[in-house]
Amino acid sequence: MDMPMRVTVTGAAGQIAYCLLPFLARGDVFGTDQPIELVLLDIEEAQTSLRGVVMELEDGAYPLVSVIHCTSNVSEAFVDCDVAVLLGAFPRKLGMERRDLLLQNAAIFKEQGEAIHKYAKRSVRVLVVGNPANTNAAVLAHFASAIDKKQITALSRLDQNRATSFIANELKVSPSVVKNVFVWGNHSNTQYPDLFHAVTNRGPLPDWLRDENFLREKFIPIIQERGAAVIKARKLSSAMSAANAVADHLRDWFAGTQDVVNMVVCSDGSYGIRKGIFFSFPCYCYGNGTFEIVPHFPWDAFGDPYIQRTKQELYKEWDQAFATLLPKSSL
Ligand SMILES: NC(=O)c1ccc[n+]([C@@H]2O[C@H](COP(=O)([O-])OP(=O)(O)OC[C@H]3O[C@@H](n4cnc5c(N)ncnc54)[C@H](O)[C@@H]3O)[C@@H](O)[C@H]2O)c1
Repeated sequence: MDMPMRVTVTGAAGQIAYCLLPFLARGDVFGTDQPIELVLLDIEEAQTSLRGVVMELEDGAYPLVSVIHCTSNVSEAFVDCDVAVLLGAFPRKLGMERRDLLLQNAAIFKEQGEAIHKYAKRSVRVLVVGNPANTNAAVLAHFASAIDKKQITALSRLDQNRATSFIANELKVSPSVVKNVFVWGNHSNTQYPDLFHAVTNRGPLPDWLRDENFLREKFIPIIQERGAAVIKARKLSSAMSAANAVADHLRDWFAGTQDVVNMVVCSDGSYGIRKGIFFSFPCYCYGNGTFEIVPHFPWDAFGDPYIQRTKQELYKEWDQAFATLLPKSSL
């Protein structure tokens, strides 16, 4: 058995955590030889509910879980942290503007970034899930300046899984044979699901799946609005599929994968995206929490307006978030 890995999960009393914790505890993410110490952070008002989650984890009698620690203290949560899975975020309330949501969450991710900077291991790997995930990750990366930005990612795998599964259903094949379906940009309804490089084990996609009307009228809006469709049907947001995507993201990032996967990562200028912006790119994962943006999947002319739109939305979010967080002189 390896040394225990200290995994901090925030928003641990929430619905994604409830679906995710069994994946972590069973070894489905970090491997069945990897013991873990779970540190569960949630706000003070959620501590009673969190205690119930801990009881259920205990009742699971998971051999790999060596310690479970609950807290509402942000500094305590990140002490010696190896992996941080940041699900906790301020929820969007009825009538709330996206900008207000952005600013509420920017303050949360600033505080968590500072705590990670001070208390986590320098080798920590961070996955941001709480929305608006891309900009929360950018804020966190700024305030966790001791941590290499390549160690901080956000989740777009749910969008990639949705798009891949949609195509597999259309073709009546297993999602495992559909490759190179990408979702670019922001985890919002401006994201650009892109089939230009998609293939199956039988070769390129048939023409009817590449037809511009089909893409414009059906495929793209269905994927962009999938989260809202789940909320409409379930009266709750995606949790099972989100937890599954978090597990996929972490497992691939740590174990490596042959496939190209979507991750929201800090732009190094690739594809003309401004440096520092957290953008969903196609990535190769090499294992042990390393990845590289794959440079050779340019979008076509059809995709360009979609990319411009999602890119501009992220630039605006960045400006709004940092205008309130940073002194004017440093902007
Ligand atoms: N990136 C993605 O693909 C994706 C997909 C689905 C959901 N999400 C987002 O993930 C987040 C979690 O979703 P959920 O369904 O579990 O929500 P939820 O409301 O069920 O749980 C959120 C939890 O976070 C806690 N929380 C709030 N503020 C906190 C803080 N400052 N510190 C620690 N914990 C805090 C809440 O008390 C709650 O227990 C939401 O922001 C949601 O929009 C992202």
